[in-house]
Amino acid sequence: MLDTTTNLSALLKDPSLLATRAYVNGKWIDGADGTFAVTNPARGDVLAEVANLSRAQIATAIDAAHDAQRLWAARTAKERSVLLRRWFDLIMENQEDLGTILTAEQGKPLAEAKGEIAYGASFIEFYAEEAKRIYGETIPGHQADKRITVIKQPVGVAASITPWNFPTAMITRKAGPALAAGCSFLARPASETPLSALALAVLAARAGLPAGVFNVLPSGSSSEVGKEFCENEKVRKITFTGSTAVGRILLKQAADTVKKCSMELGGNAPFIVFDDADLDAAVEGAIQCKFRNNGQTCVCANRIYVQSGVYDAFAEKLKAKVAAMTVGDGLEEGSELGPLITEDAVQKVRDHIADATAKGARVILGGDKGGLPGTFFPPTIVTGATPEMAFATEETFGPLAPLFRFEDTDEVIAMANDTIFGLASYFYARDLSRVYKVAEALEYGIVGVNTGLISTEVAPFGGVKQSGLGREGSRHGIEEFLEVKYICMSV
Ligand SMILES: NC(=O)C1=CN([C@@H]2O[C@H](COP(=O)(O)OP(=O)(O)OC[C@H]3O[C@@H](n4cnc5c(N)ncnc54)[C@H](OP(=O)(O)O)[C@@H]3O)[C@@H](O)[C@H]2O)C=CC1
Ligand SMILES: O=C(O)CCCC(=O)O
Repeated sequence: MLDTTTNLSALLKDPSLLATRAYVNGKWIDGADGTFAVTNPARGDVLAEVANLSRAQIATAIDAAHDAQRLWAARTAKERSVLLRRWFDLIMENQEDLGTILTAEQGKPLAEAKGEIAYGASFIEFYAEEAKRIYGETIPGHQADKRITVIKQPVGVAASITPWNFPTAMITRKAGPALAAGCSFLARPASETPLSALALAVLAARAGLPAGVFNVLPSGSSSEVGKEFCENEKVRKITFTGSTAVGRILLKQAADTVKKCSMELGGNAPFIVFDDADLDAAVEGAIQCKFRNNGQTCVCANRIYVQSGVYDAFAEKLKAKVAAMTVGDGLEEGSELGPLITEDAVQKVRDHIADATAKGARVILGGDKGGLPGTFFPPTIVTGATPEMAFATEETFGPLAPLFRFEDTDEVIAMANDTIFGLASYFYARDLSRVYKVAEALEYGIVGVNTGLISTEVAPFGGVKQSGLGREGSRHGIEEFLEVKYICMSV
């Protein structure tokens, strides 16, 4: 770790954004299970001690959210919209401070953290607008006296569990549509990154969101919270982002109370470069896609497939650009790649490199810590990657770019689809007929064509196969928080 400590509140223009108690039913409360420490992954120092809620406190919060939901749903869409818009404005007004809090607890460089704040806020803005467009239908009756109407109503209490890699955006992407739909919302942030979530709660309170409508429940024991969310009958919706392993646990647990579930789970994104691609654009796209958040996103390229004719040129160009990237403390000017979140995350990158080199891959950049402290790890590129290597089937979730060689389209489509995952995929090509065919053949919820960045609030984000259930963002995202009711009337 770096030999520095972080006086986080001194770095903030508005230190009151640094909240450490839980936000439940409009009140800031202490945890019955004491506190847990939140650290800066770049420096290793403790940033704050945060309230550790007990399972009983989670149950009490669910009761409050249940009561608040009925009143919230009874408001007009426009009233909900106005409050969400106010929350959005406050988030953007405090972008700098929120970015600083995010970098301190998560590690990503400040510019990237501020980008996440804007991205996260965009979901609140989008769904503030969408709240007013929850339209129903009328259907021609099946008998002469029948009139059929379809209305949409909020599911009820929605509970979220979110990861540390996007501490703000993964909450707002769920809370925005939930609140717009008329659900109340319980956020259980990752134990590594609760401060960004609590800062959102400070601003939700300032925006005037009623007590119990938006709650933030930090807890050191995610499995206990998960059980309470899943087993409590008052929770009607579970929305999760994280690993496929945990998603499976939550789906099983939620089965007994038959809850509506949406799951944004692991990915294993292929990034394909065909020989007719604009190679410089492909290199740019690969860097944006692979090294965003230092490789720690579920849509980061995990396997880079390059056609034989351009393989060596692509590897050289990529190496030259990546070698120039600066690894450093996200709070320091100029850092492009921060630390990894934990020692375990570093170990996984090392394991994947060791496995690959033992099976014949060659490291052309990085490969070991090279004197970097703590959980910093240099961006690494390996050539000669093959399907037998661990990263072919498992998400590395770190700054390792393996380059696979391929000869023809059918071969690369087969390799790209040979995974249990199906979240994001990318390819670079210019031939129009190839572009259509490959986009259709990739078994993924998201396909980036000649771009390495696909995330936006206006598009439906989500995966197929074991990458998840449901979509977030766009008009589709709000449907996850709505039930359809059909009213049959005899006239
Ligand atoms: N799709 C995505 O965006 C993400 C994918 N991943 C993948 O998962 C791997 C492991 O990362 P990790 O952070 O451990 O991901 P996890 O899936 O373990 O964690 C995600 C969230 O789930 C919580 N959680 C963990 N176990 C349970 C449980 N039994 N019941 C309820 N909630 C639970 C975590 O809490 P707590 O913080 O307390 O552990 C965290 O809030 C990564 O290397 C990556 O491959 C990880 C994060 C995001
Ligand atoms: O890794 C994740 O789950 C977060 C997705 C980031 C994005 O929305 O682009």
